[in-house]
Order: sequence, then C-alpha cells, then structure tokens
Amino acid sequence: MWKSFAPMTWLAPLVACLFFTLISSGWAEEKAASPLVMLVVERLSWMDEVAEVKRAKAAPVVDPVREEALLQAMEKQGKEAGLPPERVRQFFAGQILAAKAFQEDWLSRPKPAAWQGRPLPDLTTEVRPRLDDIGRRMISALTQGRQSGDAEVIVRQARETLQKQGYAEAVINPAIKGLKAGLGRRP
Ligand SMILES: C=C(O[C@@H]1C=C(C(=O)O)C=C[C@H]1O)C(=O)O
Repeated sequence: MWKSFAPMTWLAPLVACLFFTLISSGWAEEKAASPLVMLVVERLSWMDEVAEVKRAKAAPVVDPVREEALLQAMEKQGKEAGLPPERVRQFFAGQILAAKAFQEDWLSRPKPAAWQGRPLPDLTTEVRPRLDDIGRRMISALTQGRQSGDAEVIVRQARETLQKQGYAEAVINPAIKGLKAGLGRRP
C-alpha cells in the first residue's frame, strides 16, 4: 500500500523546486508586463474615441500643431527627468504615428453599431488632457526602462502584447520603432 504513495514523496518537492527555479531565473519577471508596455497600450486604447470625435466633426486625423506642442512638452519633461530630448521625441513620434495609423484605419470603416448614439467626449478638454497624463507617466516609465537594461525584453513584450490585443502591423510597427529609439543608447 505505501508503495503506491511513495513516488509522491519525492515528486512534490521536485515540482516545487522546478517551479522556484523557473521563477528565480527570471521566467516570471518576463511575464509581468513592463509599465511602459502598459502605457503604450493605454494610449492606443483612446484612439477609437479620438477617431469617432473626428468623424462626428468631419475633422482631419492629423493635427500638426497639437503634435508639435505635445512633442515639445514631452521633451521638456524628459529633460527634467534627465532623458536625452532626441530620444523622447523619437519615442513620442512613434506613438503619434501609431495613433494616426489606428485612426486612419478605424475611419476607413463605417461607424460600428456599438458606437451609434454613444456620447462622445470633448477632444480638447477631456481626451487630450488624459493623453498628456499618459505622456507624463510614459516619461517616468521610459526613465525606468532605460535604467533597467531590459530594452530587448520590453520591446518583445510590447510587440507580443499589441499583437494579442489585435492591433494591425501598421500600428504596431511605428509604436515599436519609437519604443526602440526611446530605449536606445545612442542619439
Ligand atoms: C491623438 C490625436 O490624433 C493625432 C495624433 C496625435 C497624438 O498621438 O498625440 C496628435 C494629434 C493628431 O495628429 C489627436 O488629435 O489628439
């Protein structure tokens, strides 16, 4: 009788040991999404709303004045955090390109049924301040990401997360290009 239970006495510690070895080797760390990746996703998640506001107002997707104001504000905040301004500009330029690619694609289709009759926010007083706040948090996460020395892991995680969320390559590629540049060492 005791023989049938005997394997359990050594199997359980073995499984536990394997589990803790995997965790301590960084396997679990890689699974926890970096704050920068979460913020890239959070920023893009606003773009359906932004696009619908533009559809309702027949406004163009591209607003160069807003883009430049945002880039300058982010460069300034980045400088205060000790980040190279060209790195900050490249990072946000990539996120802006991704945002525009998403909106262009969204607006090439009819308004989805789920959006019919849905109240739309004000772009200037409601949505853009939220994007500015995400930008502030991105500066801090970018600082952290650059210090971590884990640029490759963050970039891989970002691509996987965006793909899982169903974003098109036309959106993912500029977002990743900006992320790589933002995390990169040379100007
Ligand atoms: C998001 C918007 O659409 C475009 C993308 C921008 C961005 O990603 O910050 C800024 C201006 C627009 O060219 C917007 O109009 O606010």
